[in-house]
Amino acid sequence: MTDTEPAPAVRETAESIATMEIRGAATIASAAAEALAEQAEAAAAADATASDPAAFRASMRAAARTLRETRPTAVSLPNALRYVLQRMEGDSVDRLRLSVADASEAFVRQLDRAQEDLGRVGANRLADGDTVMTHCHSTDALACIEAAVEQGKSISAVVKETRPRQQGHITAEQLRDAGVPVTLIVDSAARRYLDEVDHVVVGADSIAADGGVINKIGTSGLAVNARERGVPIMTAAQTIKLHPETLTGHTVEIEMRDESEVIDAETRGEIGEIAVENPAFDVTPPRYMDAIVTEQGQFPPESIVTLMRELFGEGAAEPWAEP
Ligand SMILES: O=P(O)(O)OC[C@H]1O[C@H](OP(=O)(O)O)[C@H](O)[C@@H]1O
Repeated sequence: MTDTEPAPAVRETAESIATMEIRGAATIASAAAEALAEQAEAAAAADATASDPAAFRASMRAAARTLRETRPTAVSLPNALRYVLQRMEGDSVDRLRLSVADASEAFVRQLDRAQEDLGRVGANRLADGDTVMTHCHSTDALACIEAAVEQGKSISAVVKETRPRQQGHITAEQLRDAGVPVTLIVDSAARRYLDEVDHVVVGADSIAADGGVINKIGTSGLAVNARERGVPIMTAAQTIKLHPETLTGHTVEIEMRDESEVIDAETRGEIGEIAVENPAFDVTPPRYMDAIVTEQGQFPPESIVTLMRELFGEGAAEPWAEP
């Protein structure tokens, strides 16, 4: 490891996030915070950084940049890096290392607590006997359904498989394990099944200042259909999903993933010159979303900007940037 080269543990985490072995906005955030603690540990032991606080800090910024560059859409990732780096303090490497370890632990603890609190808030929107429809796999959305079940409500679920990676299967298995009767459907069957559904519950990778919800591709079409069928839809999103850069008018980058997630190599050979695109996320305009459920309560999407200003001020720092 040179003074700015990330530790192997950081490179492994970055690789796992990029390949989606580690995925889901909240899970990515805790993995990133933990990777920074591992970087601090490694930098405190490496010749180039062990006795040089400035070099130690530079190595932490470099590690954060490596993690930041893995996937562009879920803001929980830069928000996690910000949380830890902004709490890095001390004039010795040992103090710096300790402050990073403490911040990383505190961040992961807060994330877990926030999800529990959010689950209880979201569960209040669900009634005994409800059928919910889900899209993709969101631990925040699942927390709401599981909390409703824990409150003694009987809930069943229609689960969209969510092409191309079929993360709906993970949701289906987790709900089944929580005792929720599950029906798995293909994405294009969603409108047909909305007539049998009382509530749509989705997660979010980022929430924009105007209340736009950035979530797995297909969410916006589902939301429009839900509105047309008169089915309420909520997004479960811890405040770590609020995107501070959108407070100053920036848009959220939508990740374009490889076509191999959509077609296999044989099909590619057969279809020749046909272009394939694979956007991972879309934006649901606030008018199609009934509520954003956070650990700090539930909000009409248009009012989320007030909470964002309270939490972030007018914008976002980039503590990983070169000074
Ligand atoms: O934080 P939690 O609620 O677990 O997940 C939030 C969102 O993260 C996922 O993205 P991906 O699977 O990483 O592309 C899904 O879009 C999901 O709704």
